[in-house]
Amino acid sequence: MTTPVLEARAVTMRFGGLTAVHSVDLTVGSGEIVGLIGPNGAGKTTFFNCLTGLYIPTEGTVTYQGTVLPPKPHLVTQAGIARTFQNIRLFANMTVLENVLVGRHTRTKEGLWSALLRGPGFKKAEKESEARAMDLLAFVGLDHKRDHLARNLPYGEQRKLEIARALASEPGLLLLDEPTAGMNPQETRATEELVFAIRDKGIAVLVIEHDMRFIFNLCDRVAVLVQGEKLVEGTSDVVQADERVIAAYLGTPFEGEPGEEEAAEVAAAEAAADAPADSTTGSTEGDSQ
Ligand SMILES: Nc1ncnc2c1ncn2[C@@H]1O[C@H](COP(=O)(O)OP(=O)(O)OP(=O)(O)O)[C@@H](O)[C@H]1O
Repeated sequence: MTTPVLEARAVTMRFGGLTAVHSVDLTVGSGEIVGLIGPNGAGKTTFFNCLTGLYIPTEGTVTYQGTVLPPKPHLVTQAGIARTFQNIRLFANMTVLENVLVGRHTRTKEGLWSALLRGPGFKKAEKESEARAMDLLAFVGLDHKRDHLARNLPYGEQRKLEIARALASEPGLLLLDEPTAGMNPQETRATEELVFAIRDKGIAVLVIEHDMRFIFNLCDRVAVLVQGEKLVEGTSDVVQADERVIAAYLGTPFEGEPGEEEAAEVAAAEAAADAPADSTTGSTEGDSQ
């Protein structure tokens, strides 16, 4: 692995009696794309929330570039971690460009309120920020929509805008929570290319996704969470072939019956295909009467 950017050590998150994440270790190296997969309710988003300061882990530490992160979202962003959310969180009534400009507030002196209220300090820094925001919009392919309201963008473009806004904070690590949810295959493919391009900019990526093809095409390494615990971690090939992963997703297969049933169905289909043509015709005629 390359130099670690993010190191989560023995991260545990309990909600009352429920342990949503149990003693999870995960490292993301510079230049890496790491996938986090697992069935519904496995604890993936809770783990992301622990990494980004939304939750204070019950136990464990999260280190970014060698420094333990304070559990406060804005300090985590300032340190260099940006994220997108499973449910898109854009400023719906602001323009595409304004959404990205707000994302830059951690990197400008003027701060969030000045950006929102458009105070004098904001206006001064606006030109420079705008140029940077337009670069990002061009990068995700939305520069032609700069003045559209975020809420009027098609779903796939809203996801792209969220990524552009996250990149505006100039992160060293980007966390993506289900970036292709609700996308068609072409949009998913484009997102794959976008994530590769982000990595090529020198930004490490940690991504949660249910689309296995997307994950296994994209990731250098994949970690599998099941019931809050890390079950397996490895390259795509290793994880795809792991029987515990297959069982976690598909359930343990029943012995005997289903196999026999399938074999009987195949035999019946083969028998029908082999049957003489006139008997098939006869049955069709019979059916139509
Ligand atoms: N704020 C909370 N309070 C109580 N329980 C929570 C809270 N957040 C998550 N949980 C519980 O923790 C467990 C893990 O949920 P989480 O959303 O992290 O799973 P997930 O792997 O991201 O699932 P999905 O793939 O469906 O998004 C679930 O049982 C969930 O109900």
